[in-house]
Amino acid sequence: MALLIDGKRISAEIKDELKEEVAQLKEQGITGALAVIQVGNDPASSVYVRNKKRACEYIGIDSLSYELPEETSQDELLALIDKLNKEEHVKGILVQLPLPEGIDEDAVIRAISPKKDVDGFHPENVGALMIGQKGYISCTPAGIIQLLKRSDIDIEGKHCVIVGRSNIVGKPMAILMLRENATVTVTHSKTRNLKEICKEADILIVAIGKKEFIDASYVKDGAVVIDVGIHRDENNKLSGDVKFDEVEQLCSAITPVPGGVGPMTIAMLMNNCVEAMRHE
Ligand SMILES: Nc1nc2c(c(=O)[nH]1)N[C@@H](CN(C=O)c1ccc(C(=O)N[C@@H](CCC(=O)O)C(=O)O)cc1)CN2
Ligand SMILES: [Mg+2]
Repeated sequence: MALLIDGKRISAEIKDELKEEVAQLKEQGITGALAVIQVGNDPASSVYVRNKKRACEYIGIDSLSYELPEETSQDELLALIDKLNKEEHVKGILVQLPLPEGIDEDAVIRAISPKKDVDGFHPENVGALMIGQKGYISCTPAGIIQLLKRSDIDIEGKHCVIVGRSNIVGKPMAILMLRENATVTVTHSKTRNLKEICKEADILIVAIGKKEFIDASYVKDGAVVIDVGIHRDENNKLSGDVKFDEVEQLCSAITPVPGGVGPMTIAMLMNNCVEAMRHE
């Protein structure tokens, strides 16, 4: 039987640790707020934003909520970010992605002060990660490292195959796995012989956004499989990029969807917020 990597439990454990840390910071007079900006009302984004605000409340940091209409212009959004960059009590700023069409995501991410970029998306933080310097690390890949470590899964020397090369998951994931001394292969939609390469993975991390794309024929016996995908069907049932029922039969450990990687994204966001509070 494969080990079910329980992201819900591990994220709860991390949030409990952070809650204690925040209480200690408060005793030293250190407080702070996370500003959460959502433009438009994409239903999935609304769920994530709500969960982020709940997590703030749970660990004891203030959250400031900015729910902007779909028609918000880029200039209006940039002006809000500029204002929040200057507010001392605001230690973290996050703009929920994706943004409506017509707003340049890169320009928005660049506008956030790197010191408040708790998502770890600003080029300065991405660059710091690349060369092993301090900075905020993108929450989903950071959460995957925690899932592996807290499940006692060794990374060093393992062949990690990443399927997907996004700026938010695939690319930072590769750097983080390198930092843990894995041997890393990054694959994508143009990769030839994808199946053969995936079959060589000791740790297979799938973030391609294609529902149940990875079936048992892509997975080596005993591999560890991390599923970053989230797909919702017409009955609101969630599934991932991996055919869970098939793959769990032959792998040694696997993350479920829901309850695997997703909750870790929010736990690591909270971790970055606490780091932001400590910086003052
Ligand atoms: N500014 C950001 N935008 C986006 C990020 C991000 O890190 N920062 N990541 C994703 C969405 N995301 C966080 O924002 C996120 C996705 C999924 C989950 C999660 O807990 N999923 C649950 C299922 C919840 C549900 O939909 O019912 C699970 O997998 O168990 C949390 C956060 C894109 N945008
Ligand atoms: Mg995040």
